[in-house]
Amino acid sequence: MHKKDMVSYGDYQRTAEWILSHTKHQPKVAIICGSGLGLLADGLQNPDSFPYSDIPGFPESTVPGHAGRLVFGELKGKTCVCMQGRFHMYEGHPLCKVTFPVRVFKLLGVETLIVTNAAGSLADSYNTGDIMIIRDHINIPGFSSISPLCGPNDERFGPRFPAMSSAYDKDLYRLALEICKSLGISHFVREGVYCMVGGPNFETIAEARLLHKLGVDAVGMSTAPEVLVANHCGMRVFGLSLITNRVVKDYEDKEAVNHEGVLGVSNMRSQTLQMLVTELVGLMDVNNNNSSE
Ligand SMILES: O=P(O)(O)O[C@H]1O[C@H](CO)[C@@H](O)[C@H]1O
Ligand SMILES: Nc1nc2[nH]cnc2c(=O)[nH]1
Repeated sequence: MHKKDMVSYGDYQRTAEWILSHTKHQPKVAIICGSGLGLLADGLQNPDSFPYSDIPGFPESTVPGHAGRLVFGELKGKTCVCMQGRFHMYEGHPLCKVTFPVRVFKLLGVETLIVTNAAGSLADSYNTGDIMIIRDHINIPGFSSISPLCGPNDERFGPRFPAMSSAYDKDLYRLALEICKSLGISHFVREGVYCMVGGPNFETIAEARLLHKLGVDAVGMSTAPEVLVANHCGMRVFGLSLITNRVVKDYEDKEAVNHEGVLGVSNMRSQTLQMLVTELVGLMDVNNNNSSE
């Protein structure tokens, strides 16, 4: 690992201190908006908003559909911070930069991370527009030590060898399923396994078939690094994938995915996701115990 690709504890602290000196909000919950899902931040009350370019240490967001703003505010009376736009490996960011905000959030006092993403479906039963609650993930870059946890370990954040068998919090998972029932949206809500690939290209047919055989339900180019870092520093995590397209698995199939189509489906469903996330934040216990206050 190159030195320029490393971030020190002091770097996280400097950014956290800058934020604390610019907003009165002290968030307990952080929400990362996937492609085209920035609307999730629009429901925040009494918002304070900062372009990433104004925040010391923050990378730039370069992907259409990722506005590049950090928004603080309240959802159902709970103080949240929302990333309107995330960072991806394929933009050229080292993973310590991709996940930089998560450790900054930890220093701000955040205990719960909600990750959302746009993803293509491998599962035959899924439809475009479905919402998948993430039960677990497969981190393909991690198989070859491309992980934000590689390099010297900082024990102030977490252990050298963190367990990942409960990467997604079961209480929040169950609570979300109940909320989906009460919102009447269960007929397009799935539960499944997300797989991160590096991107930026979408899958070849052979890759799609491989992922399908591996038991992957949805594939995307994000999320796993943020979830690893959040778990490492003791946050609980809840994740949602919006199924924006079907991954083509057949050589005869002429359909081809593109980012504009992904953003179109995200926009179509973002209000429903906003409702679900708002209810979840409203009903969750922000003190990191069980799911009701
Ligand atoms: O994972 P998010 O950021 O939601 O975006 C997904 O959509 C983009 C491709 O259209 C990729 O960035 C992929 O990861
Ligand atoms: N890798 C990958 N990422 C996506 N993001 C949204 N859809 C897709 C997809 O089909 N494949």
